[in-house]
Amino acid sequence: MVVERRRLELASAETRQSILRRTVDLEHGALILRSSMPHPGLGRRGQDAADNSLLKAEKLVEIPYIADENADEDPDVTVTLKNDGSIGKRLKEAFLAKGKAFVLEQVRVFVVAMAKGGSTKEELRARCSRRRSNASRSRLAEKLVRACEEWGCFRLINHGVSEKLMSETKAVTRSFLDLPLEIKMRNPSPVEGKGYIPLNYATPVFEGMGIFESASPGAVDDFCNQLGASPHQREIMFKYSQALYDLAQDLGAKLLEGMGLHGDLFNGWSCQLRLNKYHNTPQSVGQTGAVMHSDPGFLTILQDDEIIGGLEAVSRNTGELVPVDPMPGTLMVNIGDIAKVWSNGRFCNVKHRVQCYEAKIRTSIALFVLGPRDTKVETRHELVDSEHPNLYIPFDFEEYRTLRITTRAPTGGALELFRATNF
Ligand SMILES: O=C(O)CCC(=O)C(=O)O
Ligand SMILES: [Fe+2]
Repeated sequence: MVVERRRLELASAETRQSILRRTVDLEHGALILRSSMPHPGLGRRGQDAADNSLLKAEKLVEIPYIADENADEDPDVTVTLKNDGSIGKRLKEAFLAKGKAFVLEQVRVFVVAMAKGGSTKEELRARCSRRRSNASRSRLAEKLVRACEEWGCFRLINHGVSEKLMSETKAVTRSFLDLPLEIKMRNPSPVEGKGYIPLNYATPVFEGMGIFESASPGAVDDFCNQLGASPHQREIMFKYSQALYDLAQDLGAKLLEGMGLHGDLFNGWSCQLRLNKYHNTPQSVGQTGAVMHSDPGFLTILQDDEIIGGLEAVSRNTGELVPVDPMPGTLMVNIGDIAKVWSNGRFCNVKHRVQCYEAKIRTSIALFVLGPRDTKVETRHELVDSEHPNLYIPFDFEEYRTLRITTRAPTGGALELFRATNF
C-alpha cells in the first residue's frame, strides 16, 4: 500500500512548541501556534499534547487458573491498586467493566495457541509490531479527520516529498514567473483561473500560471512547451506534479480510513497545479494579495513561501483570522468546498486569504484536487442517516466552479444552490 512508503505525520507537539518559542515575541505569537499547527487534542483535559491519556495508574490484576477446559467460563478477576481513594475505586470499576473482558479474551487466545503448541517467537513479534503500526496509522487517520472537521487546514511533515524536490520546484516556478509577459501569456486560460493570470486591476499584486489536469504527463508537457522549458525544468515539473499527485492519493486513503470508509477517494478526479507570485512592494504592505476565499475543490496541497508569510485562515470555532506562519519543508493542506459536500457538512471548507506582510516577492505552489471528472459530486452515502440527512443534491463539479465565479461567491456560498432543502 502506498501509505507504507512514507511516514505521514501532522506537525508534532514538539515542533508546535518550538514554533511557539521562536515566535512568541511576535505580535501574533499566541495565534500562530493555533493557526500553523491545528491540533485538536492540544490541552484537552486528561490528555497530553501528543493525545496520550494522562490518567494512568499501576494495578495488579489477578486472574484464576484458566485452561482450555474452563476458558469460556466467567472467572473472578481481582484488581489491586496502589491508590485506594475514590479515583482508585473508579479506575478499578472501569477496569472490571471494560478491561476484564479484554484480558480474559487475550488469555483465552493464548491458552488455545499453547494447546496447539504455541506461536513461535517471530510470529509473536510480528503480530506485536503489526498491531503497533496499525494503531499508529489509524491514530494519524483520526487526527487528519479531526483537523479537517475542526480547522479545515493542517500542515504535513514527513510527507515523502523531498526538500530537494520542493526547493528545485520553487526555483523553477520563480524562473517561469520571471519570463517575459508575452511568453507567460502562452499559458492559456480556457476557463477562468485555469491558465495564466497577469497582474490586473482586481488582483494588483498577484500573478499566476496553471497546469490543468496536472496528473497527466501530456498536460505537463504542453505547459513546458508553451514556456520553452529546459530539460531540467521539465524534469522537475514532471517529478513534482507526480509526487504531489501521489501524496494526494495517500491523503485520500488516510481520510477514508479515518472516516471508517472504503474505496478510492480521488481516482479519476481533475487536478490543477498553480504557480503563484505575489509582487509585494513597500506600497502594497498591508494590502490583500489573494482575496478571502475557500478552495473550490476537495483539498489543496500548498507549498507556501518558506520565508515570507501572509497566508491567513479563518477559525471555524471563533471566526477569527489567524496567520499561518511559514514552516520550511512542510506542506499545508486546505480543505475545500467539495470536501464539505462529500462529508455531509462535517469537513470545514476553510476560508483563507493572502496578505502582504513585507515588501518581498512571495511564491507559492498549489496542487488543487478538484472534483470527479466524469461523475457527479456527491455526499458519501455512509455519512447520511436519519440524524444526518443529506445536505446536498449531486452536482457537476465544473458547473459548480462556473457558478462560484458567476455568482461571485468565492467562499463557497454557491453550495447553497445545491442544498437538498431547496428542492
Ligand atoms: O499563496 C498561498 O499561500 C495561498 C494560495 C491560495 O490560497 C490558492 O491558490 O488558493
Ligand atoms: Fe486558496
